[in-house]
Amino acid sequence: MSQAREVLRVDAIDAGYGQSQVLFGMHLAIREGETATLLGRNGAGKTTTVRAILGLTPPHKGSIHFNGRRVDAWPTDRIARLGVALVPEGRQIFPNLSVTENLVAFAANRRGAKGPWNLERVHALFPRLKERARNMGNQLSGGEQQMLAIGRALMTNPALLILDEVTEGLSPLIREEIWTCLRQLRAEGQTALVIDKYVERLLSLADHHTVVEKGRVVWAGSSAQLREAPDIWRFYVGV
Ligand SMILES: Nc1ncnc2c1ncn2[C@@H]1O[C@H](COP(=O)(O)OP(=O)(O)OP(=O)(O)O)[C@@H](O)[C@H]1O
Repeated sequence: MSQAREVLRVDAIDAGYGQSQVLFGMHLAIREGETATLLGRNGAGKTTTVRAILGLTPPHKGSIHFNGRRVDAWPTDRIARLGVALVPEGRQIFPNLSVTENLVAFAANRRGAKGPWNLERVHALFPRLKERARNMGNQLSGGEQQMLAIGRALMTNPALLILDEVTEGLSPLIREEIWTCLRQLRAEGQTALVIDKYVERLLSLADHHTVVEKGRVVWAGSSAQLREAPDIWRFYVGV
């Protein structure tokens, strides 16, 4: 894995909202095919980091490179076109489009990925979406909406898939389906950044973890290292 090229490098960024600074020298790097996590308590700055990566809250210091290109001064649409797909908190699917319409609305393969995502592959990953193909977005359960949001992001064939608290508010059973999906995506070589509070689950799902507290990295390491440092995750993640 250490030979793989770097997809994302966030280097010493400061960012915030108006006068309020949230990130202080935030940094992380993700290599191709890796699943990385951002961990930390509520308000630690995880979503702000994601917003900075996407150019929604541009950093005022530091740099962000995506596949070797410096992108931190780029507008969001240009960054997205490089292949960054976000599944945000709160799903945000189209309620008045059918499941299939939601999936095909953003289908794209700008990077010319081999074996690109299509309806068939998304249906194989989430069989429920096949059963629900003709249902409207607003007729889906919370878990199905979340699967649809992930499926829709995959249909853009992203170089980096970012999942921000996608299991929030889901039942344990549905959460398990999401973890299974993440495991499968990792096995297929999808590069991903996952933000979630179920650290114990993420230990077996992710390669690398970055723990954030008050906008700063307080710990970073592999799953094996994090497993050996339960105090870190108990303290910083509050579980
Ligand atoms: N749009 C905004 N305007 C002003 N302050 C904000 C905004 N969004 C977030 N903040 C503040 O920035 C800090 C970091 O928030 P952020 O959402 O990045 O944290 P987080 O780690 O993702 O936590 P959570 O799980 O609660 O979303 C918090 O103090 C929050 O109140």
